Amino acid sequence: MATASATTPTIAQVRAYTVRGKGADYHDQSGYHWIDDHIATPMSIYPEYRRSRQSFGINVLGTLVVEIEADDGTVGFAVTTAGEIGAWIVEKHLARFLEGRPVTDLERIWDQMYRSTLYYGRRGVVLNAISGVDLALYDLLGRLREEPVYALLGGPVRDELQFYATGARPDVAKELGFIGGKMPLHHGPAEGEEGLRKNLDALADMRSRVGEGFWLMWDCWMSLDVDYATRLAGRAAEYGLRWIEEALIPDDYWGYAQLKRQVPAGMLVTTGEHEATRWGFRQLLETGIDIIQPDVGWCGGITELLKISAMADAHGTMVVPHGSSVYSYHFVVTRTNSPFAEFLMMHETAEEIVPMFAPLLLGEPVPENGRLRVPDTPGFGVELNPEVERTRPFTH
Ligand SMILES: C[C@H](O)[C@H](O)CC(=O)C(=O)O
Ligand SMILES: [Mg+2]
Repeated sequence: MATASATTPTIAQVRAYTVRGKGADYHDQSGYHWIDDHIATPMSIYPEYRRSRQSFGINVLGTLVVEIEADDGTVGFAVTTAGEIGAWIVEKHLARFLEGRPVTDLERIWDQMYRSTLYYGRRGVVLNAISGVDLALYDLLGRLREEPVYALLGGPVRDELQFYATGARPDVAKELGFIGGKMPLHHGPAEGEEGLRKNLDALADMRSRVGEGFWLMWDCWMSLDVDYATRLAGRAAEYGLRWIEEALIPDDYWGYAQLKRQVPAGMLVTTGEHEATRWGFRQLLETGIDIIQPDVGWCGGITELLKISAMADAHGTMVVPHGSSVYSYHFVVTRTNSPFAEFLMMHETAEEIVPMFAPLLLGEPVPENGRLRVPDTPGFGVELNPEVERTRPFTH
């Protein structure tokens, strides 16, 4: 039974597509790319998987595109990382909770998607799929109301966003106007003292290029243990490391609490891109870390991120979402505890600015001089590029 007024459009159909290469699966790059150049990971304990993350399958999922069509023909869409498995979940399981419902039923739809998948979901690809549906629903609602998503979230608290850049070249990021540069860590504990020295040498070299004051951070992509992370952070303080990100595997909440106690004063401990839902982030917030970094395309979408963010605010913790382009920007601009945003440099050598999800979206905005005024185009303000081939592997 519908809960909204008779004039509220209802959802006519939910469709899920997949796309291969680049797009929302930004690790799915071909040829040389800094993002696949000997980056430390949980798999680095196995020498044969050290050189390339694609070698262990970081790009197996691919992009999921969720389209939601209202009964007046308006279509909203969103993209995330989930590929065919996500498309199956959307078509065969989640669509039933949307079709026939008012487009305004965001909370009920989210709750039903989450509760109905608990027996095989809770995190990971199921939450990616739920996020994709939630974001597509926000896009649809914005298009129907002819408002940008940030207006649906209560409106902006600042005129423009400020960005730090993630990539191999913080020195170039500085020239491009970013407030900081986050570099991948290349060597994990299995590469011993020599690897530790190489990590520190890379940081020292980058500090000498960018000078004092410019933020430098390390993205450790779940590759370390508490002992190594503590030693690395202790020695990195000399080079002014601003934060150490995702040092440990996401399930090691106790390790994060210990690391937070052990890093040098003033160095921030951050993580959260592979965490999901208010319950996951509640555990993370209790560790006392400084910044949580949910990915809105993976943590449960905007509906869940609003809850996570309110909880973080009450803990005095900043929320600086992981990547996710427009899906993050419309959120960050509305929150006082999200003071800046991440821009992932998807250019192969991180020397030029290209849209994060290129070539999948048309109208995807990018920072200029490290700043961006979020466009006021309805929904998330982007369109699917018709030249990118997509497939609908399942129907319902
Ligand atoms: C660079 C990191 O290893 C990863 O590819 C992206 C990431 O974790 C981040 O942007 O944060
Ligand atoms: Mg990261």
